[in-house]
Amino acid sequence: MRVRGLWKSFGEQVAVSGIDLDLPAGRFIGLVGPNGAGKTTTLSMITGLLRPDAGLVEIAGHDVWRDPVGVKARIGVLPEGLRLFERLTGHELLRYLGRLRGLPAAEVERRAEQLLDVLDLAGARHKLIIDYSTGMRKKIGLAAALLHNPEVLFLDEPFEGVDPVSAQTIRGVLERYTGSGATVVFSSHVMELVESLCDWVAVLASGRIRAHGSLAEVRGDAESLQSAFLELVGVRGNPEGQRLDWLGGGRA
Ligand SMILES: Nc1ncnc2c1ncn2[C@@H]1O[C@H](COP(=O)(O)OP(=O)(O)OP(=O)(O)O)[C@@H](O)[C@H]1O
Repeated sequence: MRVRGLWKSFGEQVAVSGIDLDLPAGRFIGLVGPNGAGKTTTLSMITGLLRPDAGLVEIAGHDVWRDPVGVKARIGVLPEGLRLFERLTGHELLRYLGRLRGLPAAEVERRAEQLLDVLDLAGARHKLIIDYSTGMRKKIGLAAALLHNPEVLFLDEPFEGVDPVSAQTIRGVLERYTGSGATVVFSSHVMELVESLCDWVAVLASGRIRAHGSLAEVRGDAESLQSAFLELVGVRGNPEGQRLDWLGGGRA
């Protein structure tokens, strides 16, 4: 995946300011950065959900904005705050999306059953999505993103609001997927998670790439990715917290 000069402003606010990035295929890639760094904006532009002000994005040689259909056939996306069809059951959603993707009905059925099973959603397959919990919504969103067997999977904060058991399930599915040569790009601000899952990392702060490369390269001499990250984004705890001298002790 090739990104050149990617730029996005919202009025006066520059969210992403000129990102250049080459993401290697077949890797587990983490896009990390503090709140407001521009991760969601970057992923939305890369996946064809948000039009950049300037710049180029190519996935497997296809321009995301010139050939959106070609690109969307090759990628799976789990966006932040994904809106689902609330009045469909999990099973109906997968069946509907599978047919939209042009898969044969029998194949959709086979894949949907397997995905629901592996993601521990088999018991909720006939439940309306409106009644799904946060973690169940993430899992059905992941199933929907994987159904057409994409070459690259983009996940925006896939583990947010997910309990440890579901997180382990999602992790297992993703590891199996990258093990077969596919690429996962996911955003997170949980460094321990990125460190344990990813073999390639890009650090984003204030709309710019601060470091990118293999996990070992980005970590450098730091004892953990967390320390390297704090060093890179120039934050060592917020001393403003010390000003809250009224807080604590239960006094009025
Ligand atoms: N639709 C929008 N309108 C105005 N400003 C926006 C919009 N979307 C994002 N921004 C701004 O762009 C900047 C980058 O936001 P973005 O959501 O991409 O960050 P992020 O790294 O994903 O943050 P978080 O980790 O908190 O989700 C922020 O300053 C945000 O306020």
